[in-house]
Amino acid sequence: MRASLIQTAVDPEEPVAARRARVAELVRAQRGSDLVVLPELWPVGAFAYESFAAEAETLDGPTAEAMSDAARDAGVWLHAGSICERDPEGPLYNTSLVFSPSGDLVRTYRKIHRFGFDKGEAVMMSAGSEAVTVRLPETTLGLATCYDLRFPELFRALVDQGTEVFVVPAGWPAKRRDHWTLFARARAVENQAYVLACGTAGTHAGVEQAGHSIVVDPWGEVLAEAGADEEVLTVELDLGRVAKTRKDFPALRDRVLGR
Ligand SMILES: O=C(O)CCC(=O)C(=O)O
Repeated sequence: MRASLIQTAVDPEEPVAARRARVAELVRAQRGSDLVVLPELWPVGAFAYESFAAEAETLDGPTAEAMSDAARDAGVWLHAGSICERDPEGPLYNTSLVFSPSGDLVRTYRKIHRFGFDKGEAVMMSAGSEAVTVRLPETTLGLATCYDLRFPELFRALVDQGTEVFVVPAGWPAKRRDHWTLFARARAVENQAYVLACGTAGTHAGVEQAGHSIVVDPWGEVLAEAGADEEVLTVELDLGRVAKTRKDFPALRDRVLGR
């Protein structure tokens, strides 16, 4: 399976509508990939708290519409990163969108662990409550978002639902880049699964982004890693490696707690 991660630059000088159109073209340019991944909250910026309410969208809003068209035009599965979703009842969620190659919105995932402690996303957005997987013809994806990386129990729950490939959009700050790389590799090793972790580039709301999107295989080897700027990472995943790693080194079988 060929996967492309689009490490999108989030520049406050670029209007959201212009970024949406630009990213849609980047998605179209990935024709030939099976799966395309975008980062967390790339339309508005993960730290642009003051814009969350104004830029919030519904699941049939402008980002969903543009990404549906782009997925269909490119003929790819598209994890379109996340948007600031306004639920019809009022609350906001940090919601990931997954489209099929025919442009249908097949799954959404509302971020469970909100970042910011007593401010920002943690107080402005509501928390999701459901661990979400997506069945593709070739494999099963498990969805997590940014700060979720610090909560291994979510990843274990996703493994129990059949995940072979974790997809993790993020807007991870540069000052904790070491944690990002460490967690991506740890979640891959402990769950014997691929990790596709796609971050943003640039600086918005005064927060420099780490970039360094990363693809890790089920043995913890880094298959590809981006730099700090906007970049597309394309990798071939040998999906048979998941079952082989789990068979050759059957640590998951020895779980005692939480089964
Ligand atoms: O956990 C971290 O260090 C970063 C998390 C984050 O930036 C987020 O979830 O938006």
